[in-house]
Amino acid sequence: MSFKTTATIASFGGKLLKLSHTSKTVGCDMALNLYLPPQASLHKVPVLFYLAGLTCTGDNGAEKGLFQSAAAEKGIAVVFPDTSPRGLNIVGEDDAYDFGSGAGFYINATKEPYAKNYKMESYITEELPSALFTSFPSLDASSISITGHSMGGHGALTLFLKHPGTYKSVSAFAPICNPIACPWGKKAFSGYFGDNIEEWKKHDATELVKDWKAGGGLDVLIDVGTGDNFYKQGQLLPENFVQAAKSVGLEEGLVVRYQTDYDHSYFFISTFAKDHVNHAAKYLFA
Ligand SMILES: N[C@@H](CCC(=O)N[C@@H](CSC=O)C(=O)NCC(=O)O)C(=O)O
Repeated sequence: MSFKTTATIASFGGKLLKLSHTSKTVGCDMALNLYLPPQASLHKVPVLFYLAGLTCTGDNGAEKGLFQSAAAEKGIAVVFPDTSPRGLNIVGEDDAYDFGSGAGFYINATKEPYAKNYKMESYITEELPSALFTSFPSLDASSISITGHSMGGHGALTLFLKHPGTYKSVSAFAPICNPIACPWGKKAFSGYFGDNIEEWKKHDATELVKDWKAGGGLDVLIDVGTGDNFYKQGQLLPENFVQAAKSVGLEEGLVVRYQTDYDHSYFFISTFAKDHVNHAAKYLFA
């Protein structure tokens, strides 16, 4: 068993496991949460990955997102990974909330000193699922969806678009939709990739959607709060994503809901968590 279980917590008839394991990809121990719904003790269950935002660990979504109720109802496991490697003693790693620790941006960095360890894209798409499917046989490796919040919404959209066929569906809460055009994204991408804007575009949902070639439409659910200060400050730019999708005729299945007064917090996420689990369920059980 490659995972250490540090806590097992009964939740909505299932179990929330607090896990840790040693990751070769990012070169450190990584903690995460795994929710196993009650159905997991009877048969294989599909899996929803929830990617959290800046400053978060795998605990935020598990403890404040309220995904477990809907996941138990539908019979879906939920994985809540960490948002970056930690404790590597890289210079500058812990200097800011929006870069380094807690801000891995779900990409593989190419610029030193981050290139060796900041490989969250490979960790999330390869090493972590592979380790989970080996250690937890009740998880159905053929049925995976992805969602996320803010930086994690950027992660969900970009990993879905970059890895066609890996995820059955995608949704996002207040995602950073166009990182190459917002302050958070510009800071992170220059630190992880350097100054080449062509490299940045490969990790930007608004750029990637223009090249979506996986066939068929694109059915994406996005929620954004109208009272979200980061939305108002231009960090999220969902309109740019919609415009890009429209430019290639992909607007039909794209649902962007502007939720009156909601902010960027887990009060917003927990209010709409059930809708995102149901969106995933439509595809996971198709
Ligand atoms: N400390 C920062 C704000 C950090 C913040 O709001 N993080 C969000 C995600 S933002 C985008 O990725 C978050 O989810 N925080 C954790 C929580 O439990 O709310 C600042 O001072 O602006």
